Amino acid sequence: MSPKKVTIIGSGNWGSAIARIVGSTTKSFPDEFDPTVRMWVFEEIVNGEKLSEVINNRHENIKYLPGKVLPNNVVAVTDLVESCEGSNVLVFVVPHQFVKGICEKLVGKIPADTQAISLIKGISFDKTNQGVSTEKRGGLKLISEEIKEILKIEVSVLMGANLAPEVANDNFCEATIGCKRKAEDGPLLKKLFHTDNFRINVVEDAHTVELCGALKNVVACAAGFTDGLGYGDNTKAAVIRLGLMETTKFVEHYYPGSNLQTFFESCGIADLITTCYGGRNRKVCEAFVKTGKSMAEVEKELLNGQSAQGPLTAEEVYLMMHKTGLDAKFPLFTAVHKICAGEMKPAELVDCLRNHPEHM
Ligand SMILES: NC(=O)C1=CN([C@@H]2O[C@H](COP(=O)(O)OP(=O)(O)OC[C@H]3O[C@@H](n4cnc5c(N)ncnc54)[C@H](O)[C@@H]3O)[C@@H](O)[C@H]2O)C=CC1
Ligand SMILES: O=C(CO)COP(=O)(O)O
Repeated sequence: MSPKKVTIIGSGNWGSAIARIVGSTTKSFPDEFDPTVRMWVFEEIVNGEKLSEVINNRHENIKYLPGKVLPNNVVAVTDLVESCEGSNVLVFVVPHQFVKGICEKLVGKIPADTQAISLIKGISFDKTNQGVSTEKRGGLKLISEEIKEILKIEVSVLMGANLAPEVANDNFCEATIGCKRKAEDGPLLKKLFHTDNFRINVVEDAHTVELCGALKNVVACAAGFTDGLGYGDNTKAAVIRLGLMETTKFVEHYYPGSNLQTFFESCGIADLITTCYGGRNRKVCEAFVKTGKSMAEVEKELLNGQSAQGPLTAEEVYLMMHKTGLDAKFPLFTAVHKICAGEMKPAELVDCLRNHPEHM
């Protein structure tokens, strides 16, 4: 079998950090992988230069991962279709609001045997709510399902406690790959990501892995709010625990049959911890409370073009829960949306936690 060609679709903070890993593993396994990794770059001008040219000439993403060298076998390509042409493995890693538009541009261009893996933490809310599967779920669609539906290819997921700057520093961490066809797709995907400092477990319970990744961003917003209100670590621990309980209940309701063990993988409790202490969602939500500025303003001021996915995910989760009449069962998720939307004061969050069904 000829070596597989890999394309990374996305070049933000996480996309660039993962490019360091994928650039290295593809070079290490020449029998399995073509060493040239194409990375689709959403072109922009940074300090008067095209970002793609800076990446190709200086091997650094000066906007989204400054100060870190990208392997020279990672090649920035600005034409999306060209970046995927002939690729056997597609790594999706863009903020989730851009997935649909990206996939639609690729329709008819991706062979059915292409393997895809999504590193995207978010969900898709289908407002039309058509189709048996989304109707049952009040419009909920996983990002992997959205990609699969549009491109007709199998999609695995990779989620974990992986703050991109720390991964880019090569600090030790773990991640979980969720693969419905574990025996078929798992070994190659593990080879693509597993390194001494980025340890991969592959599990079959892919829906749970993906939902853990999406929902922890909502919990991180709650942690940011309590930080902004000046509460300490005990409150944050309660937020993490109640967030985990809501996550397990959410998964059980919308995707029944999950394996409890999956919540103990890196994608579960570990990602909740790291994001609630060190993530961007936590940071912008803390600033939202402390400054009284809008979420869009604090995101712009603090993240330099990066994106906090929690507020958007909270809205999508809320709309869907509301439609299926379940919002009262998920007071933390509901409160995060209402606070982000300006419908509830941040200080009221603790009342929601105090009256949580877990305490009844
Ligand atoms: N940054 C992190 O620490 C981690 C992020 N993730 C997840 O990975 C996904 C991607 O996150 P990041 O790489 O951090 O992205 P990011 O937050 O750095 O977002 C910026 C990226 O969005 C792109 N972009 C802006 N406008 C666009 C448009 N109209 N169309 C397409 N792309 C556009 C920019 O070019 C840039 O590549 C998210 O779902 C995030 O939750 C997962 C693990 C860690
Ligand atoms: O997913 C992440 C860590 O695993 C990153 O979280 P933030 O998007 O909140 O920075």
